[in-house]
Amino acid sequence: MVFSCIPRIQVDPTTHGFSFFNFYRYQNNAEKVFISTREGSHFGRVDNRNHGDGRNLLVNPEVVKVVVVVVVVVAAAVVLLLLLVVVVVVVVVVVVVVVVVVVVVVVLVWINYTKSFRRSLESSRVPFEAEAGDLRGAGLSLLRLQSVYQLTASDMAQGDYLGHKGPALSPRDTFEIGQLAFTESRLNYSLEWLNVTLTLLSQGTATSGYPLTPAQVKALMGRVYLFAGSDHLAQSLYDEVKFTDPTGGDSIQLGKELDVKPRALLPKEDDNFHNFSRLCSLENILHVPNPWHPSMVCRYRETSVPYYRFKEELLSVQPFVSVIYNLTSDTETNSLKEHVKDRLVRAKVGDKARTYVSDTRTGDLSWIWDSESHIAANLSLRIKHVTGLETTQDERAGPLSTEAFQVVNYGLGGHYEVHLDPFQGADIEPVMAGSGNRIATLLLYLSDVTRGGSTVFTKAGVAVPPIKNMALFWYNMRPDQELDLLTFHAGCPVLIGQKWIANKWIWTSGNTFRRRCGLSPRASQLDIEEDMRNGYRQLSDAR
Ligand SMILES: O=C(O)CCC(=O)C(=O)O
Ligand SMILES: [Fe+2]
Repeated sequence: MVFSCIPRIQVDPTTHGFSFFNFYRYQNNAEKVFISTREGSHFGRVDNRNHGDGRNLLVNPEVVKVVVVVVVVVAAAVVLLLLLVVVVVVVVVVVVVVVVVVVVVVVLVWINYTKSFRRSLESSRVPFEAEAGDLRGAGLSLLRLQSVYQLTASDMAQGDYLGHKGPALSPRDTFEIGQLAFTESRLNYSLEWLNVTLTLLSQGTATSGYPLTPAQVKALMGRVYLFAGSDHLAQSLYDEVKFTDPTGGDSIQLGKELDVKPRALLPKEDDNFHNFSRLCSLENILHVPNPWHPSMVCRYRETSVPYYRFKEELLSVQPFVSVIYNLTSDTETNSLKEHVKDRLVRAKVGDKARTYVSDTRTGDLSWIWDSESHIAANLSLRIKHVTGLETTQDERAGPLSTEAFQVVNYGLGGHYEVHLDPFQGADIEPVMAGSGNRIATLLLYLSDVTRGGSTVFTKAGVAVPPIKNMALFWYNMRPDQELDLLTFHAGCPVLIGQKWIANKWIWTSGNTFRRRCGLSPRASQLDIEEDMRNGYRQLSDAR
């Protein structure tokens, strides 16, 4: 029997059984490893004869191979399993992230959609100058539109505004407008609206849950006739309603007033209003004859920057009023509107001591200082170049030369009654203290207006329908620095659409030497410009 060397592994008696780990442990520990072989023996068989010092195992290499293979397979399976787990975890994480991202995107898109939907609703709705519930304001707007643009109550009730479609009115609406016109002493309008109400009732038009009878309408008509001095008409209406509805509506009041005979009310409108209404109804810019410089009606307005010039159209010489085309771009005007759209507040009138909401000015406004918008700052600079007037707003450099841009939005019926821009008395705001007064106005149109909304100069006879990006420029002070009373102007009510403007008021401060006073006390702005040109010529001739 020949023994050849085959590995024999002594297994530690304390170890129970054979394991892959023991195998390697003992192989690496020289003292504890027997190397022996047995001819003919099969690898892996236990040699019982060598059990003297413990349980010696004869390890068959095949077994080792199998064990190694098994171990490798198991290890590989474990690794694969781990990999699988990792892959599953990664997939789950990716799916969760994708789902979250999709949900967030959907939510953001939805929020944006609802916001832009709301915005588009807001821009498409025809906003009354009055807030919801302020029926008086809405009614006054309609009466203003009716009188300025000579509309009939019956057309308006059908929603017909000079051919443009508006909302149709119910008998309740027309009755309330009739009532309002009565309280505003607009007796003719009141009768017109009450007659329309009777017609609508006779046609069976719904009163939208508001019980309104012809007798109630007639009782109010009786009162209107009485105040208009038509006692006999008032009496005959009373005779009619005291049988049909003796206690309804204004019946009792009419009965009392017929006994007292109140003094007739005088119509409210004056000549000034007719001029205003006529100018507001003009569709085109009214050119005022310019006897001094006919060739200068249309000219290029040179700026203080060479080759930088704008098309200017002169509308009046005394007072000096002109329009400058394309002073701004759509991007700039849209940005000004966007800047203020969430902070507009109802415009007020008044003085330093008290400002209040008034029917003389109906619109929403906000201010933009140059420091808060580079577009505003650029525009101020452009206005300086174009007008030749200082427009700085640096408080450290002394009193300000301009106010912030005053951005105004007018809705349906929104208007500004006839007024002058400069402050009178001691009304000047502290922020402009020491700046003098508003010597010039540059009014920038930030939108077109479908119908109405012109700026009119009632004394100068100038009407300017809004054109987006056009600027209207005028001097409020004569060259001798006196307030120019020919600059009385107004914003006509908006009939269809919306109107956006930005006012830029230029003050005396910084402009004392920029706005020259001319050679004669009554010099016009054009005279001054000519004097300056001649002066420069003489100066350059002399050189
Ligand atoms: O809206 C207009 O056209 C005129 C506005 C105006 O005169 C003003 O805001 O002072
Ligand atoms: Fe004004």
